[in-house]
This record gives sequence, C-alpha cells and structure tokens, in this order.
Amino acid sequence: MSAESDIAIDVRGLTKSFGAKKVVDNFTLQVARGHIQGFLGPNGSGKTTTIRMLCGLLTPDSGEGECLGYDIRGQQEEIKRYVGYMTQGFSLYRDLTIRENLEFVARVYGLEAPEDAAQGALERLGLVARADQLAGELSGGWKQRLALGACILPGPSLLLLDEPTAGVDPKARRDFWDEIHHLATQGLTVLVSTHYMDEAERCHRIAYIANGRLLASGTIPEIIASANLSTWVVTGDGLDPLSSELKRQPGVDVVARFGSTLHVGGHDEAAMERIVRRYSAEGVHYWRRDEPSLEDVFIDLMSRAGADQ
Ligand SMILES: Nc1ncnc2c1ncn2[C@@H]1O[C@H](COP(=O)(O)OP(=O)(O)OP(=O)(O)O)[C@@H](O)[C@H]1O
Repeated sequence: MSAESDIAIDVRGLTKSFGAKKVVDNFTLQVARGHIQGFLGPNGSGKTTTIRMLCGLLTPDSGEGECLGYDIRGQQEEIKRYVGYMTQGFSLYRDLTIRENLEFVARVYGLEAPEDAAQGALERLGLVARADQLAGELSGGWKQRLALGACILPGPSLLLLDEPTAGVDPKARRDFWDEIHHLATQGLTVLVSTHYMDEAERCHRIAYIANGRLLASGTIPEIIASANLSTWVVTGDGLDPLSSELKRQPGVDVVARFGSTLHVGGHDEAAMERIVRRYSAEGVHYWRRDEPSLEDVFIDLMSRAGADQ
C-alpha cells in the first residue's frame, strides 16, 4: 500500500450512468484496512459497477476517491497491481489441472517463480491432494476456492469479491468464508458482494444499495437500530391470507414469511401496536414482539426504495 493509512477504500460521491440510466448515484464509502466489508443490494442495484470503479476498471462520471491510497481516477495501474478482483464470471481453464491453472495465473501476473507460487497456493487452500485433477471436474465450492486462490497469488492488499459464493452449497460457503476471515486476520481488506444473509452477518460492516443509492451502512446493530422498525413475529394457522391482509394495512411496512412465522414491522410504532392489539384480540394468531432481523431491515429498505425485485 502506498500510504500508511488505516483506510483501504475511501470514495466520495461516485456516480456513473450508462446512457440515460444513473446506475450508481453519489456513492460514498470508507473501508478500514483488515476489515471485511459486505456489499448488498437487489439484482441490478449497481454493486458490480461500483466495484469496477473502485478498482480502476471503470471511470466514474463524477466523484473521487482513493483505493489503497491510490487515486481511482489517475492511478488505475497501481490499484490493479494490489487488488485481487474475483468477478462473477470468473472462469478457470476446465481442461487444465488445478496446479496448471494456478501456474498459468502466476505467469500472467509475471510472478518470478510461478511453480512455487502455485505450490504455496495449493498448500494454503488444502488442494495439494487434488493438484492434478482437472479444474472442470471440481464441485462448485472447490472451483470458487480455486478462483480465490488464483486471486491471492500475486499477494494483493485488497480483495474485491463479486458474489463469490453464488450457487455454492452451505458447507462450501462456510469453508469459503473461513478462508476470507483467515485472509482478513493476515491484514487483507475484503469487499464482498452477496445476496446471502448469513454471509452478511459474517462481515464487519455492511453497505446496502438499491437503485444505485447507498441506503444503509455500518455494523449490523447500527443498521438495525437506524432502521427504526417495530417488529412482531406471528405464528399460527393461515399465515398466507393474514400476510395478504396485513400488506394492505396502512402502518405496516414489512410483511415477510420466514418458515412457519410471519415477520410484521412498521415505522409508526403506535399504528403497529393498534394493529397488533386488534389482531391479537381475534385469538387466531400469536403475536410476539421481537428485534427486527437484518433481512427485515433489507426488505423494508428495498420496498421503500421501490427496487424492482
Ligand atoms: N456496460 C454497461 N452498459 C449498460 N448498462 C450497464 C452496463 N453495466 C451494467 N449496466 C446496467 O447497470 C445496472 C447495474 O448493474 P450492476 O451489474 O452494477 O448491478 P449489480 O448490483 O451488480 O447486480 P447483480 O446483483 O445482478 O449482479 C443494471 O441495470 C445493468 O443492466
């Protein structure tokens, strides 16, 4: 890193349009070194576009900032040297073995001893026993792990991971996240986009965007507190008709089904209490006050933003 700053990402007012559509709108974020920053938002909300601006692959229409102390507008080459970017479409050569893939990537990066670098990555990722297996034969979870291994080969200071675990099974996702935490304890900063709530909960801080706008940012308790949502958990029979009915009630902002429960929330606490009293009196359902979950808050943010998902 060029500057001895504790801040790895520091961007202000990033804005980007494609044609007439403003895809990222006045995006501001700071990420401390060694932190895992989660990046969430509905499909098409501008996460990939933001990530591409952070690493110098795309120039913002307006806004400014530094990544690893380098100017995102003028020092793109320096940024690329110290950033590992795992794109959504990250692909490996299916017909090459795992070792050959890693050696190939090491050569592309111009590393001095590609064989040694590949061997180091194999050991670090627990892939030594599979080194001679074709990458095309790996399960989804191992493929992503290999992709992560390729990203960290040149020793980046910052990892930008764009939905790295999409479509990967829960066990493999947990393993992948153990690896991310391991890398962060070694001083790497990680910004990772995801749609999974359990992954969001493993981040130090979260940023949530919809329609290109940053709607919430902070630790999970901070985001939950700032949502100011009074939430009840409802159980009992006939939750689907109840859900449809509640969605039409003024004062109810969130109605979401979670397994055999319904989460119901609103910003107007008095209005919510009136609704709860009325429905509780019917004696059909059991209403219990609870803290809003992170997912409740995101559902609320999304509906308020009018995001189409
Ligand atoms: N090069 C481009 N030209 C035109 N439109 C683009 C381009 N890149 C992205 N877009 C549009 O910008 C919007 C935001 O896309 P982006 O990929 O940044 O969202 P995202 O949050 O990463 O979505 P997802 O979660 O689906 O990956 C989308 O409507 C997309 O179609």
